[in-house]
Amino acid sequence: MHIEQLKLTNYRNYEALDITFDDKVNVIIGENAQGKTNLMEAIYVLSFTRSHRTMREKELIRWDSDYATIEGRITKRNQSIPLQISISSKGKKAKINHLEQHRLSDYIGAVNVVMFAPEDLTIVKGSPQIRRRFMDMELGQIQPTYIYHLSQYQKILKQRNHLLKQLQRRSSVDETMLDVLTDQLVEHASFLLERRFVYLDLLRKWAGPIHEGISRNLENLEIQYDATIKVSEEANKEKITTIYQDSFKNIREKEIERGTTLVGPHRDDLLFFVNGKDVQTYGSQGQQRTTALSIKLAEIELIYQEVGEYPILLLDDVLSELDDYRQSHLLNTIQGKVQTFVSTTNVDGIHHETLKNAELFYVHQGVATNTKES
Ligand SMILES: Nc1ncnc2c1ncn2[C@@H]1O[C@H](COP(=O)(O)OP(=O)(O)OP(=O)(O)O)[C@@H](O)[C@H]1O
Repeated sequence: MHIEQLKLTNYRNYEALDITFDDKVNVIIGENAQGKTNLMEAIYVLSFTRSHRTMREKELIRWDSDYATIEGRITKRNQSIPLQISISSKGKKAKINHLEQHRLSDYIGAVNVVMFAPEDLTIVKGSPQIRRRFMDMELGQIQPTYIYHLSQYQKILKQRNHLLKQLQRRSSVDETMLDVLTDQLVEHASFLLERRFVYLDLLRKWAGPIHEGISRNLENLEIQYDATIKVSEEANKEKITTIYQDSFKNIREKEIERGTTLVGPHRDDLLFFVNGKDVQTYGSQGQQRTTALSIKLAEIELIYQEVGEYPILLLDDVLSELDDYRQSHLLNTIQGKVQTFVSTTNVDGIHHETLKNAELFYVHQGVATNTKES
C-alpha cells in the first residue's frame, strides 16, 4: 500500500499543504524545526488516529486555529481510498471513503504504517511501558479486536485499582465487587496475552534472521516475554484464564495491602538478548540500535504476512544515524517494495543508493516544495 496524496489543513505549522508522493522513496529535507517531523507525524496519525509524540491532541492543531484536518488518498489492493482525520475541541473524527467510523477499531488498519524515529531506539533501553506500547500499537493495527480488548482491559483495571485502594483504606468492605471486576479483567487479560504470544512468535521469526544479517552473522537475537504470571507461550486462552484466576486468588491479600493490581499484561515486559546477554544492560549503543532496527524491519514483514500488503515506512531522522552497512541492509530489505519516507537535515548522511531514485521535498516553515515541481 502507499499514500498518493496528503492534504493538511491547520496541522501543526502547516496551514495548507497539498502534496503528491512517489510510491517508492520520498526524502523530506529541511533545517531544524521546519516541519519534517510534523509531516511524518501527520501520516502516522492518518494510520493510528493518534500521534507518536503526544497524547494531547490539541497540540496537533495550528496555534491560531480551532481545528485541524489530515486527508490522505491511499492505494490499497489497487484501490484508491480517501481517508480523513479531523481534530477539534469537540473531539476527533475518522472517515474512510467519506464515511465516519464511530469506533476507532473500525478505522485503525485502513492504512498500515511503521515508524522508526529516534525515540524508537529507546525500545530496548527505555522503560517497560515503551515496550508494552510498542506491542499494543503494532498488534492493534493488524488486529482491530485487540484494540477493543485493550481499551476494555484498561477501563476495568482503573476501576479495580480504585476499588483496591478503597479496600486498602478499609473505606469499602465490598469484596464481591472485587470478584466481579477480577473475572472481567481476566477475560480481557487472557485475550491480550494470548495475542501477544502469537505476535511474538512471528516477530521472532522475522527479527532473528534480520538481526543476523545486519550484524554480519556475528549476533544472534533472542526475544523473551517477561510475564507477571508463570505461563508457557504455548498456552491457549483457556489455560491462560485459569492461571490468571489462580494467581489473583493467591495474591488477593497482597493486592489489597498494596492497593493496586499486581499481575496482568499492563505489568509485563519484553526482554532482548544478543548472544545470550541482556542488551538493555550489557548491549553497546550499536547493538541496541541494531536490535531496534531489526524489530522495525521485522514489523514490515509481519504486517505483509498478516495484511497481504507492505506498510508505509517512516524513517524520521534516523537514517543518517545508521552507518552505510546498516543503511544498505535496510535498503535491501525494502527493495523498492515499501513506500518509504526519510526525513533529514542533510542529505550528505544518506546513502547515495537511497537518493538515486528518490523524490526530494524541501520543507521550510511549514511549506513543502517538491524539487520536480519547483
Ligand atoms: N500546533 C502548532 N502550531 C503551529 N506550529 C507548531 C505547532 N506545533 C509545532 N509547531 C512548530 O513546528 C516546528 C517543529 O516542526 P518539526 O517538529 O516537524 O521539526 P523538524 O523539521 O522535524 O525539525 P528537527 O530536525 O529539529 O527535528 C516548530 O517550529 C514548532 O514551533
